[in-house]
Amino acid sequence: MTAERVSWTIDGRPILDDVGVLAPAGAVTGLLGPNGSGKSTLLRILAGVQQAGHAPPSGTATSTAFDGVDLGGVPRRERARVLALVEQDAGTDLPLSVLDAVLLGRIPHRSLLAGDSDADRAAAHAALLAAGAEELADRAVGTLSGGERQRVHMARALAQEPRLILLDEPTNHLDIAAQLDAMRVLRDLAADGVTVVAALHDLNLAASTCDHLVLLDQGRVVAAGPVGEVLVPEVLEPVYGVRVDVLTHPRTGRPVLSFERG
Ligand SMILES: Nc1ncnc2c1ncn2[C@@H]1O[C@H](COP(=O)(O)OP(=O)(O)OP(=O)(O)O)[C@@H](O)[C@H]1O
Repeated sequence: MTAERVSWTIDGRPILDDVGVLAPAGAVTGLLGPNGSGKSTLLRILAGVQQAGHAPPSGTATSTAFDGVDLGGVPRRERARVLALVEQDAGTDLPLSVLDAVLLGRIPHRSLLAGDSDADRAAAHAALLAAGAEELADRAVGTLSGGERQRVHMARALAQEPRLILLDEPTNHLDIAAQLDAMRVLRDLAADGVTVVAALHDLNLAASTCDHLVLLDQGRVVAAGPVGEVLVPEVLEPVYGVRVDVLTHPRTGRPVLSFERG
């Protein structure tokens, strides 16, 4: 997936300024950056979800392409067959069971008048299993804890069987075991050729899981590349305003970061 020249202003304030992103297929790309750096906004623009009244400044030529196709020009339903967005804290007031919520992910794949097929239900159950939420299938979504709800949102996106999945802080409500399980799901998707882009705050989770990183600061890309090139003190310290030490994990060889307030 590539995005070029993504700019966005709100009330004249630049939120994203000429951002370019390359997210390789079959890889997990981590989208990093401090609070307010523009990660959620970028994911929503990449997914084609835009809030009314927040127009990009004139004169910019934003383009987002996946598999050589300009996603901006693809009708919504068709786009939903290609990409899934897992938003941060996406609540729902709908009185839905978890299984029905996950079955919503199948809608782009069936004809408009058709109900759920056996194949749809099988895909929904497989997605619930992969997201560690199968025991929640009959619960009402509104009664779930934050972490349970997050697993259900992941399951809904998996049921969509996307080739591009965009996730906003997919682990923020999860306990440590569930965080690792969620990142394993993303790795498995990437191994199947899916393009995965996840906004993450936990730099160590990014270090242990991602192949490729994009670091935003104040709406601009300040670094992008392999994990070992981005997660280095000279890149991170000016952005986060903390002292960073980088160690090497004894088994995986991946970076392990330690932070101190300078
Ligand atoms: N609807 C809005 N109205 C005004 N400002 C907004 C709106 N949506 C986002 N912003 C501002 O845009 C900037 C980027 O927000 P965004 O949510 O994209 O950042 P983020 O990197 O995802 O942050 P966080 O890590 O805190 O979730 C922030 O300064 C935010 O306050």
